[in-house]
Amino acid sequence: MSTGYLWHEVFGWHDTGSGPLFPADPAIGIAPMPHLANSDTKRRMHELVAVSGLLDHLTRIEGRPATREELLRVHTPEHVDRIVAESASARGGDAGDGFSAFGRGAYEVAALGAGSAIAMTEAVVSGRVDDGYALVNPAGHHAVAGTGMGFCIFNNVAVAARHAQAELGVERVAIVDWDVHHGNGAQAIFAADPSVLTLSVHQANCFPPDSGHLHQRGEGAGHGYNLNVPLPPGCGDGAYGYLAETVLAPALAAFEPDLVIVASGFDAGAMDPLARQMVTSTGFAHLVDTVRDAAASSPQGRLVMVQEGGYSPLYVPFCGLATISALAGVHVLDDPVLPIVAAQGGADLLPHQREAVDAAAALVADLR
Ligand SMILES: O=C(CCC1CCCC1)NO
Ligand SMILES: [Zn+2]
Repeated sequence: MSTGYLWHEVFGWHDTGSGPLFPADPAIGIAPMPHLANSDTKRRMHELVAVSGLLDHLTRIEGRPATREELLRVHTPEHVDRIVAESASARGGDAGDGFSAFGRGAYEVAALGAGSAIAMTEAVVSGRVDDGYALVNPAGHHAVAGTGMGFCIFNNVAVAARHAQAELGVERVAIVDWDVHHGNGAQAIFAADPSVLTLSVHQANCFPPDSGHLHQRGEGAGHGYNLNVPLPPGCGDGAYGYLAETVLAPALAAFEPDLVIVASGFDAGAMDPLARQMVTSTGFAHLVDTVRDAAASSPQGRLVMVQEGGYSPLYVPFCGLATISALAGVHVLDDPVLPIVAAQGGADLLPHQREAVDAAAALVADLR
């Protein structure tokens, strides 16, 4: 078993500015503070992968910038051109929603993120490694064809999926998004396409607003190939373990993908400031075990994981370490925060959480 790993130092340099979340404003009592989505958290995750020794068990995969043509398989020329132009200015710009500031040079960083998702996908599909984790920045899962949003500039996972289909002989791709915010980007990009299953597990109505509903099933030929699992706040390892067993595993078994790409966010974590779930490092590792087993049971199943959100500088590194350890089948370090977050409760599956998961599980039967 060999697990690929991709990180580039420039991902730790992505400038999210002070951003509107939450800019200093003495008049309302906000003192200057780093942006909640600053790049340090992902750099800390990489450093823990290195310092813990896990890196010695992984196969390092080189990233590369996505070409314009590769980006245009998913995004409009207008979007790409706007990012290029704003990224070239000293002031930087915004991904598209006025909420996702970036500094000069962000185009190069974001193109490297999308190209790195491609590079990891190529390494897995070619058999150079059995599976792999691309720790990229910025995230991508909110970006749609014509704009970025929610701190996302290009949809890294969608660009990799389209590349796999166009260049690597992959036909059926499953995108499993367990970032705590709805994977609206893949849902929109692949809405009418039955060759790509898009499955998002997220806190209901967290972000984007009014997005990720159970009834959003895909359009036309793609109907039935989008599956949303909106969850109430307060879900922990019990709820996520239940949905892994009753939604993720059967949906992947029914779809039989040639490639599974996980949009891997850690903001469902128990210490994340941008949502209200309580997943621990153990819970994330269980999700990995589920999708890895599901991918292995598909005839050509392969598994690629691409970083999305996650904002706790303390806990994201340990959730990330547990995730990559589960992928590689190598344990190097216990999570020292686990006793604290586990003691705070939230692990048990509660009736209202079971109901929310069962509502989504009922829709798996339509998959074929
Ligand atoms: O982690 C994210 C970004 C969510 C934030 C974007 C604006 C407020 C919440 N998306 O997956
Ligand atoms: Zn998120």
